[in-house]
Amino acid sequence: MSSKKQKSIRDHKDYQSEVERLEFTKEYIKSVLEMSKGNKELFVENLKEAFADLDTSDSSLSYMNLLTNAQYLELAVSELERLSSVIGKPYFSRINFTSSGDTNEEILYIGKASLFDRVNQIPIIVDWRSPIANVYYDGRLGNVTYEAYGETQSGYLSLKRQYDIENGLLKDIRDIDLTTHDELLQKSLAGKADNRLTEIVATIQNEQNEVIRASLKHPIIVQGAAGSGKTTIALHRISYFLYSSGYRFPPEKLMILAPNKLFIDYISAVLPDLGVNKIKQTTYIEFMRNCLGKKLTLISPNSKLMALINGNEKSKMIQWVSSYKGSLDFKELIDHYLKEIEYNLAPSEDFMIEKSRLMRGAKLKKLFINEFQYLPIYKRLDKIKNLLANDLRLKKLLILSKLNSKYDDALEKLLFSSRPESEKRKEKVVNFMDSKEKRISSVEKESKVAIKNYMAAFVKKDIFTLYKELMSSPELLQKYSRTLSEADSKRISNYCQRIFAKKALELEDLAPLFYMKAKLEGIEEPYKMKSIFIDEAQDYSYFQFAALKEGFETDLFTIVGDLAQGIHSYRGLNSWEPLVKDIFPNANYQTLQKSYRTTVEIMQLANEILSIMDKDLPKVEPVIRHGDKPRFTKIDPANLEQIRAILEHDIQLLKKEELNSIAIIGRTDKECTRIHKMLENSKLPIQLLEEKEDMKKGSIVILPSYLSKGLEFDAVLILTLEESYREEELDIKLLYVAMTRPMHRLYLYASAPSELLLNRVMDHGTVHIGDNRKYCAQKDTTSEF
Ligand SMILES: Nc1ncnc2c1ncn2[C@@H]1O[C@H](COP(=O)(O)OP(=O)(O)OP(=O)(O)O)[C@@H](O)[C@H]1O
Repeated sequence: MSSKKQKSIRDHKDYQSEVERLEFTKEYIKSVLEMSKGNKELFVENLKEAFADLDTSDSSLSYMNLLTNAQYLELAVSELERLSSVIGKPYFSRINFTSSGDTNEEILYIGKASLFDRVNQIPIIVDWRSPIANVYYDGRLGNVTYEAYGETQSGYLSLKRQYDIENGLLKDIRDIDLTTHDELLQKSLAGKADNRLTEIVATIQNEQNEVIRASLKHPIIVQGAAGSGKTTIALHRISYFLYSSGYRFPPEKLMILAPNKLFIDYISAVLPDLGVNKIKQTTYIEFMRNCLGKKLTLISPNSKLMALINGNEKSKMIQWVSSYKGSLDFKELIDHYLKEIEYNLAPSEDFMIEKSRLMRGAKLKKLFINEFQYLPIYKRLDKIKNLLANDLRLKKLLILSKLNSKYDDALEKLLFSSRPESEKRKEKVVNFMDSKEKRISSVEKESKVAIKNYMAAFVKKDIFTLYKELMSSPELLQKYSRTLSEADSKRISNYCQRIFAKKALELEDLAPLFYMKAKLEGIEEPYKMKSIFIDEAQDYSYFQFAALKEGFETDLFTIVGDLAQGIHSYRGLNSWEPLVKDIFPNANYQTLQKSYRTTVEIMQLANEILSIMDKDLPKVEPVIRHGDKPRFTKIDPANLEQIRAILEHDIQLLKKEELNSIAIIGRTDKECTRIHKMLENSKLPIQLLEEKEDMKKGSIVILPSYLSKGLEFDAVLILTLEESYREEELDIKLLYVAMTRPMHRLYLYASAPSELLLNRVMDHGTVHIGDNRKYCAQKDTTSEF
């Protein structure tokens, strides 16, 4: 820190008291940590004793003792972890607040974990997720309100103060008014990307705060521009959720669905910081693979995307079928199919034992269709089976006793009505006894197999078999659909048959399979999530959302995405409206138009590229942070050596500026392989990134545009060797995604500006033309436009 700044912080009127407060807080944390360590040791000892007691006696008291000590130990450990992680920076801000009707001004320090005075319970640090902390994010100085436990509280906010604390030392104090509000944000945005997302609790903006704290009892759908903080705030919302509603269910019941493994790696570092590391983090495909419980061979969605990028007749077909399979029309078709399966499985025969009817078929049918409707269809059969078993157990005795008394009565009548010595009478009695024995034995015998025999009529077909039967048959498709023409049905079934012949499925088949599993078998408990967070939601189809909602039987979804980055929009999602209208009618819908990632200059170019597309997409507003204009350098694709020299030179300069996280983005996998080959012998630490890989620290990564989605780098170099971007929606979106990845620098390389669609925006002066003469000893390829 400069001496000028040192001086200015010491000049602050409260400097001394703030330093003392910080020292007091650190000391207090240390004493609590000491106590927790002591507690931990004590509980470990107690646990050992409780275990020993269990060996000698199995009284429930020693078992309770064991459980209690295990719980205390867990609490002590989590307290230790929580406080150890914040001791270097116990809080980041402070508010002075006077509740309405009160004269006492409260001074509240806000941090990532709460801490209370053990004696008087006065807060020493208030958690950023607590209701009162909302005032810091939401309120201007003056009269403010906040919600706590369903009630609106009001008061007067007289001070908002931010701190820079590093390694336990106070580095800066800023009192927030309208003019200084942005300083901390600017400082944090000017930082460097480290291939990892970070927490932003100190600088959450008002519009973001609204998303984080939006009602947890309702779904929320957020359309947010590139870099508007969607991923970051989705993670902060999880943290808020666990703090405010965590008692409702354990973190294992919360799930983040991320687009790929790379992305999970990218977000994973921030999760412990936010105290949410125990939640399930997975990709849609991985989740489905586990939940559907079968080894699935999937046609790679990326190879499909590649086929679409390369665009030919086949790709039109792929696009059409994918979009149909993601539609709510297709869901309706599956619903009709399931209805028929349900009706075919509904019992209609009477349940009989010997000659007695135990339950009418009509009654069983009613139970199956109406009463047990809340259960998945196959589970209803299990229920019917149990019901019949119970009924049989009770009624069997009744049948037997009825039989006994019927024969006994008849025998008695016979004995009274005829002469004892008559041969005929003797014969009749013997026949009676025989018949009685036969019928009783028949009841006994039949009751052993009656249920098995009755249930044998209901075959629970495997969902994969059912699905394949449906999709391979144009007749069935036609039968259950209201919208498909005969020709369409044929096209779909031909397409599916080709895939099934390879013993494979495609991503679009997972939603209907999951949906059918939910309706027929039910989703098993370990996979039944209670709250779901979906990032890059623009890449999901309507059917995917509907299937997830019905399968989990909850609408507690946090859905964040950006239609402008919808490179998988062929699957169906082109607007949020049907999602809100037809699938999540209770949802709150919010938009975030401000972008925090990149500079004004880079965002301006990205916006212009986006507007080439004839779509009504809102312009992104960058947070005012200036940087270099994006730079275009003309290259000669025939001269790979020269291109390598240019890239090496630029990367060295970026590194000198400590812009260390650098990506080279190519249009497709193929183009990236070419780039990698070209740079193979370079001295730079190059990594050709694959979807399942982690980014190696310090390496320059080469990755295709579609894979860069969601990620962020200090600098991005977009390079075209053999593949140019065409003026089509998919290519424009891919280019837009790539252009919105850098925080600080964007360099573009191509044989001509038109290869990167820059010819369409060149006149606007948003791109700086790089001088590449210095690299061109043999050939002059200076760019001129
Ligand atoms: N309030 C904030 N304070 C500081 N940094 C912020 C804030 N909001 C967002 N950022 C930063 O902006 C960058 C972009 O955030 P994030 O990746 O969450 O955006 P996104 O909307 O998911 O982007 P994209 O759709 O392009 O993937 C991150 O570096 C994040 O830390």
